[in-house]
Amino acid sequence: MISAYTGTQIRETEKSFLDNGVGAVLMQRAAYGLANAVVRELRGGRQRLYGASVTVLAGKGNNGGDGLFAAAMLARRGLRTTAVLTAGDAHPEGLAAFKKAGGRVVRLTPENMAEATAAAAASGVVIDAVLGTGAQGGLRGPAAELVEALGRARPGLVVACDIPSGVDADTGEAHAPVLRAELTVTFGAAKAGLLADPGADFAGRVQVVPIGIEAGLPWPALCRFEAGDLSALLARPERRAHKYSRGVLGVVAGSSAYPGAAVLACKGALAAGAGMVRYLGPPDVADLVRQACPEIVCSAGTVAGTHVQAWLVGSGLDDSDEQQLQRARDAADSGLPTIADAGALPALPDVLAPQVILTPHAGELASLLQRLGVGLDRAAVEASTLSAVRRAAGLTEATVLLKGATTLVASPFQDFYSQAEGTPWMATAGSGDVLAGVIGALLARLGADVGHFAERGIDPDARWGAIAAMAASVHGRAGSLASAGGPVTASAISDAVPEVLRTM
Ligand SMILES: NC(=O)C1=CN([C@@H]2O[C@H](COP(=O)(O)OP(=O)(O)OC[C@H]3O[C@@H](n4cnc5c(N)ncnc54)[C@H](OP(=O)(O)O)[C@@H]3O)[C@@H](O)[C@H]2O)[C@@H](O)CC1
Ligand SMILES: [K+]
Repeated sequence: MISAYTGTQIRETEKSFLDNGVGAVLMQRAAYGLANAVVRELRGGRQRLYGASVTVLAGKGNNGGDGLFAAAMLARRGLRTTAVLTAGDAHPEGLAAFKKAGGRVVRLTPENMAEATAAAAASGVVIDAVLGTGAQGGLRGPAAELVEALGRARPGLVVACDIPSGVDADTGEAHAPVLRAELTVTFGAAKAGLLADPGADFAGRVQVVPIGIEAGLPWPALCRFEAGDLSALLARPERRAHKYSRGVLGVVAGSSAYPGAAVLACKGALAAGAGMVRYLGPPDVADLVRQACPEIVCSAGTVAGTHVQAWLVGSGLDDSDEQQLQRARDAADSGLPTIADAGALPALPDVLAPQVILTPHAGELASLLQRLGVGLDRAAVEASTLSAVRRAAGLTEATVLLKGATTLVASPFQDFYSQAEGTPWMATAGSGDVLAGVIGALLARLGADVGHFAERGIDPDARWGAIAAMAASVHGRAGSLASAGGPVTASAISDAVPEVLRTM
């Protein structure tokens, strides 16, 4: 599992080391990890190290210190290094080491702005070490001007030191201008802002360099499941399993206008291993569901009269179909775990419960927050995804999964997950219905199994968020597998889910 922390958590952890006088040692480890990462990138791109050019943009704090020490190490390996000091001042020991290694120093002024920009744009690698976890807001003054111009000039490989300057380490909010990195080398542990959009957009690949503070880190602010976690959490059926023990999911989805959503949600649930799916809805949609998936038991019954372990409601619902909306409300009120998607979101009460998982995209989350009296529009949600999803979970008391390039999950108990295994090709109609189906299957199978999570180190209260994150990961992996770098349909994503589960 990748554990991510706020800048404050990291600084507090470092404090005891600084008090013990080992701050310089931590900085050397950070710089060494950064320099090595640059070397690996150059070698990976089959470039010669000797004579390759590197420009470090160095601010006046410790982030600049990391960058200068790393550049000094690179200079000693024969790279042509330039340091652009964006604040005039610089970390004294870092600057001394850099000069001693033979690096060239440019103190940024309005007069040499054009020259410094051109030099940075022409170099093979740019290290962004202007601001790190000690930043207050975004880049200002000459540093901002330089980064803006450099962004337009499309420099070579950009490597961010700890975090792209201008990205908030706690929230992932980006204060423009931010230089988009291909790689972020981050120290001690990942920062939460690197795993939430838009910060994740600017960070590129994230590499964590251990510096010796790890044992002192607190409970993470944000987690990301990796393949090994999924293998442990996605238990295979027991030898004497039967369809009821594998989880029965009730589905309230689809309408005459959007019958396909019901089919895709049901397909997603079957693909993710539901023991049985019971569909409730209009006869014309039920006919289509039966034709597409003969395994599914369809009826026009009520929620109370249907025996299931979890509910999936909302995909493709029509806001004029009062009978379906009432079923969705009954399911959310049943006390059973419920995934509520799309059409159900506006129909449910404002305050729900942790076992209800809401799955809005940014626009739907903005509408949800507006109904709850928070004046955020879609752009504001996209600019601050982690804060928005945290707020929604707090206000609704439900678990909220925000769909996007990075999927975020927040529970009302303040557990946060981030998954990003998907591909932009998955932004296609019906993809969310399949995700709802996968969540539904996992809820039906694992929702009641408190011991399963406790044995694997997950607090029982945190299991709703964990299930949503597991499903997002499976869905993202299935999409990437089916896409293989090209267009993909929602049906193909669903078809790839069993293969993903097999490899887990
Ligand atoms: N602590 C450790 O042991 C280790 C720390 N490590 C490294 O240190 C980094 C944190 O370093 P840091 O705390 O010095 O802060 P940093 O991010 O460099 O910037 C703050 C400086 O910039 C200034 N400033 C602030 N906002 C600004 C703005 N918007 N625009 C312009 N200037 C602004 C502010 O000055 P002020 O304005 O307060 O006078 C201050 O001087 C961390 O990310 C990691 O890379 C690693 O080496 C491991 C060991
Ligand atoms: K930085």
